[in-house]
Amino acid sequence: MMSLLDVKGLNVDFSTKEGMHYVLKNVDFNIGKGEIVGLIGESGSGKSTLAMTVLDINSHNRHMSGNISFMGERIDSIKKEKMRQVRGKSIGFVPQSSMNALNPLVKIKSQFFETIKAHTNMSREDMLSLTEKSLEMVGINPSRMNSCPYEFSGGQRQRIMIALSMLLSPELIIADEPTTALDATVQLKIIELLKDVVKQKHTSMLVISHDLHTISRICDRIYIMYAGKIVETGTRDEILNNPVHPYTRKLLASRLPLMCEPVRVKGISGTPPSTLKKYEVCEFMERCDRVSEICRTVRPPECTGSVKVACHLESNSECHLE
Ligand SMILES: Nc1ncnc2c1ncn2[C@@H]1O[C@H](COP(=O)(O)OP(=O)(O)OP(=O)(O)O)[C@@H](O)[C@H]1O
Ligand code: NI
Repeated sequence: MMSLLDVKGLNVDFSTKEGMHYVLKNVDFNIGKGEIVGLIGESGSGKSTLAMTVLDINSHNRHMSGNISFMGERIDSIKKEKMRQVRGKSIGFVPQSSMNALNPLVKIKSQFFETIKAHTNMSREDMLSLTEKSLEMVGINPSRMNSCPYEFSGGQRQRIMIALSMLLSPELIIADEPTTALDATVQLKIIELLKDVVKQKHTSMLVISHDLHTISRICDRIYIMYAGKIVETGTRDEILNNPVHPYTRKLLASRLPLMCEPVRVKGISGTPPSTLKKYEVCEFMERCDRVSEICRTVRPPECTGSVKVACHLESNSECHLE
């Protein structure tokens, strides 16, 4: 399958007064044409940083190395102006807490027109019909385009953001935590909607979440991130039915599927490692229930190329459960 987005050996550090934060570590990541890919990990693991580095935002104190290619072209070193064209036109972004990203006091229509004008020379009539069509696609009555965001519910605002990100038919949509802060039934509706619009428009999508159970419903492939590293990758079925990395296993066990009655859920004990420290061995070791001698001395394999699990368990088949 042709790669639409291809990230290779990406390292991202941020310099701050406290010192250097090591946030992304040798990340290899790709999205094929038409694919829906999930990026899952707990808070602070670096998911939004990966998205924002691809889009070249949040860059003021960032140091990066590695390659980022989009449609066969390097985009990690292009000019700011060209990158602005890629953003919004070729890559649609639904930022984290995006239901609050719309200006609450500006009419929906004006905000949509502004995006269209930034990238095209469309006539007023065409802008109007495109805005209508986009709102219809996400189940918002186009007659409401003269309303302001504050007149909509959180779930409706999320739908409007999705319509806005898809407005110019980008090749790729990046949706960062699109369902967080919504209640369970609305969450399901929003992710089903994302899947429908993406498939309908033959777009690819990167969907970011800390919630493996909810997001995996729509993913073709999944990357699991822990402390800035991809620790496991595979098709949805591989990850859900045959996870290998102890972190993936814990993620799967830590929450019940949405449709179940609320039951007390088991979190993953311990805290994530500090970003201020460079790790010589496995970042997950302190929280892992399957540590062996080798973990204390040898860094696990990196999830690049053909390696799908960054854990010594993978190379030592005797360790596999069952
Ligand atoms: N500009 C910056 N300067 C310093 N540190 C930063 C900067 N941007 C991000 N970080 C740090 O990078 C780490 C990863 O943050 P990021 O937002 O990517 O995590 P996340 O996985 O998206 O978490 P969440 O699920 O909470 O959104 C955090 O420790 C954060 O404080
Ligand atoms: Ni985030």
